[in-house]
Amino acid sequence: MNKKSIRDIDVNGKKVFIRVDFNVPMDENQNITNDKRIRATLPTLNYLLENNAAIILACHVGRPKGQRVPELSVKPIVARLSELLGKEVKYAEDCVGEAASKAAADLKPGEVLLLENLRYHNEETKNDPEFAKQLASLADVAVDDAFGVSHRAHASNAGIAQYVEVVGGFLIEKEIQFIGKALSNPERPFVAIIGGAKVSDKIGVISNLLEKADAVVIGGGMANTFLAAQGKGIGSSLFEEEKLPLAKELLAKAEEKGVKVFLPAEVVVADKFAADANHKTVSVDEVPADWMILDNKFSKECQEALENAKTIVWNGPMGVFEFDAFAHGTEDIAHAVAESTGISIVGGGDSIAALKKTGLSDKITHISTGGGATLEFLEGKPMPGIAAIADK
Ligand SMILES: Nc1ncnc2c1ncn2[C@@H]1O[C@H](COP(=O)(O)OP(=O)(O)O)[C@@H](O)[C@H]1O
Ligand SMILES: O=C(OP(=O)(O)O)[C@H](O)COP(=O)(O)O
Repeated sequence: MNKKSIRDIDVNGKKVFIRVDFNVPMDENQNITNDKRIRATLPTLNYLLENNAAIILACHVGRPKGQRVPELSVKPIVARLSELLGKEVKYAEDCVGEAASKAAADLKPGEVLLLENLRYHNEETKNDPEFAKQLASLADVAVDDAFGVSHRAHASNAGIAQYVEVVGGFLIEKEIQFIGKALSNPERPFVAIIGGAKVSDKIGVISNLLEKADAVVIGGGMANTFLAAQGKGIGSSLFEEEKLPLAKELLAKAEEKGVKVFLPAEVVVADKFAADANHKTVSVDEVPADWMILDNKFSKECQEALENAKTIVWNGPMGVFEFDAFAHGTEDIAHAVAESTGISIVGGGDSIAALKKTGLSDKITHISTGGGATLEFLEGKPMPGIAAIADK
């Protein structure tokens, strides 16, 4: 990477602001269900501690949209990070203002501080210059190690570079190197799998995937809008009506380009969104009007396409895997990906958790901390979080 990294700067005795992606999945009691995104930053954090830096960490959890939503506090992360580092992690109840500046000023070399959720302030996602300046003022240097948000132009990973030099951490460096190498000229057949719930966020990348991939598997919440575009009834399933025309366009584009699109052959429908919902498996043409699709089953042809692929990129679970009854579609796809002999990249906070549940993580070539970020990296467009890192 032709970007400056923490190896290129002197951090001894300095206060170092680090943007990390600690947006980890949590259950309803705020227990962290997968801590891979925290563990993945340990090489950077340990290096900085060994080199006598004072570490000020900033991250987001979920999308609180400027509100102090207690369920989206970083507090559970403070405790987990402290266990992982084997030392106290201090906590500031806000990421800007007096609480943050006092905690940062008091911080000594070798100490670690985690600031409260950046997205408790709308200024973060709006990339507000004044907010970015306040974050920058907490430290002497800034590090970006948040690959999972590098497709966002937010104050903490983009705007901040106007006020302090930003260098890359070891995680972002590793992600860019691996994904860049694997996906710049992917070995074929190249199959992309896209699922999950962030439909309006991620549907746009499918257009580009159709330019690059030999086949695209569409599942999870994402599939419903496509099934509706094919004129099928989807009951009360998660669905983005305003994306219907785009889904139709994408299906037409796939046909024109000769790219195979695999949509679910059968679906598991439920009478409510709950672990104990009544459920049954039906054909995609027989979804009852007031039931919702919570899991997908794909054809044998789709499984074989995955097993024969030489490159696979996967973001987004195929169903609501958090509930055991709706985890089978994700498990089946995970098995097919694990059977393939080429390169496989699986990314995204929930996708990592889903994969871990299947016990197949060690059969995947690269588990990325970024889901949407990996997909946008594949598009080849400049990414704001990476562009903000100083050139060498
Ligand atoms: N059919 C569906 N209906 C509603 N939610 C779904 C469906 N399929 C998958 N999901 C949800 O998608 C979420 C993950 O989506 P997303 O955030 O896009 O993935 P990632 O974090 O891996 O990038 C999971 O919490 C899962 O329960
Ligand atoms: O979880 C994340 O992305 P992902 O769901 O694509 O893996 C990142 O933390 C980015 O979060 P955002 O999509 O709310 O900006």
